Amino acid sequence: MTGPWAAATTLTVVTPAAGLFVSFEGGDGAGKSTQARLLAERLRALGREVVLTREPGGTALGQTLRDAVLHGEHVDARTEALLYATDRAHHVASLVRPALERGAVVVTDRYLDSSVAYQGTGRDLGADEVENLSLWATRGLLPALTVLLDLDPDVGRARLTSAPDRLESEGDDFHRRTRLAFLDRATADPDRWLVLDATRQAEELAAVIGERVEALLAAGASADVDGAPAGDDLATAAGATARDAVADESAVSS
Ligand SMILES: Nc1ncnc2c1ncn2[C@@H]1O[C@H](COP(=O)(O)OP(=O)(O)O)[C@@H](O)[C@H]1O
Ligand SMILES: Cc1cn([C@H]2C[C@H](O)[C@@H](COP(=O)(O)OP(=O)(O)O)O2)c(=O)[nH]c1=O
Repeated sequence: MTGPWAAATTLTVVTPAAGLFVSFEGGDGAGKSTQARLLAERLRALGREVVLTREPGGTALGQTLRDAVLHGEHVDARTEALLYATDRAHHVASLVRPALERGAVVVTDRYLDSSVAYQGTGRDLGADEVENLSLWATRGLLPALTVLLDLDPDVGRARLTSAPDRLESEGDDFHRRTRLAFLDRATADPDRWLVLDATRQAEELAAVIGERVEALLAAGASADVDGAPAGDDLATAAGATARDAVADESAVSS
């Protein structure tokens, strides 16, 4: 990459040694908040400190930014990307990183990959540029595990009960492209991602996720500063298959 963000690619991606950072990603209504909550409950029952949080809006300043970006006046795509990045920078500096440093498990409902999918691909700002913006904002903090709850956007929309926000109001094409962007990122980095079919029962999904996280904790994955935890062949295959299936669906429906 060239240009002003080129320097960001030299950042070292570091998970602080003590804790474990887990993010949930996927479209609206995919079940992220449900699974994040169930995971937190499971780990707390095991005696772990868990910080359950979300983006945008995991801090007081973040709540103000959330209201602005989701319900405020119209903003252009770059302003939108910067608002999410600002929320993320403050979230990581003030809440996520301190919690990881004291050994907590941090479970976040959305993180950097949402920006790459929604602003980078959905808004056409460029995946690399948007990723590097967030890596700069967070000093290179990536989750040890990102759970992608993959769902047809129409099914997700039908699950929602509240009025759509500014992003949810975008059209079918926008949401189809963000879904594919998540799947592409998961396929490109299978060690970090666990791709799950979000039409499965919530309890069933929670069991798979819980087992994976407990395995990471048992293996001390969070202390692996230089490399990602061991891969999951089944999940990798599921991710690739899901992406192919979605591509086929798009081909059929377009
Ligand atoms: N696996 C699932 N199957 C069917 N419905 C689900 C499932 N998980 C969550 N839901 C329901 O779908 C709605 C959206 O779930 P939520 O966890 O808020 O999604 P998100 O945080 O991804 O927007 C809620 O009404 C929730 O009860
Ligand atoms: C974190 C993040 C969220 N978003 C969008 C996705 C969602 O439509 C919206 C609000 O996220 P969220 O509260 O997760 O909505 P929901 O629970 O309905 O899934 O913000 C971005 O566009 N970029 C980002 O970086």
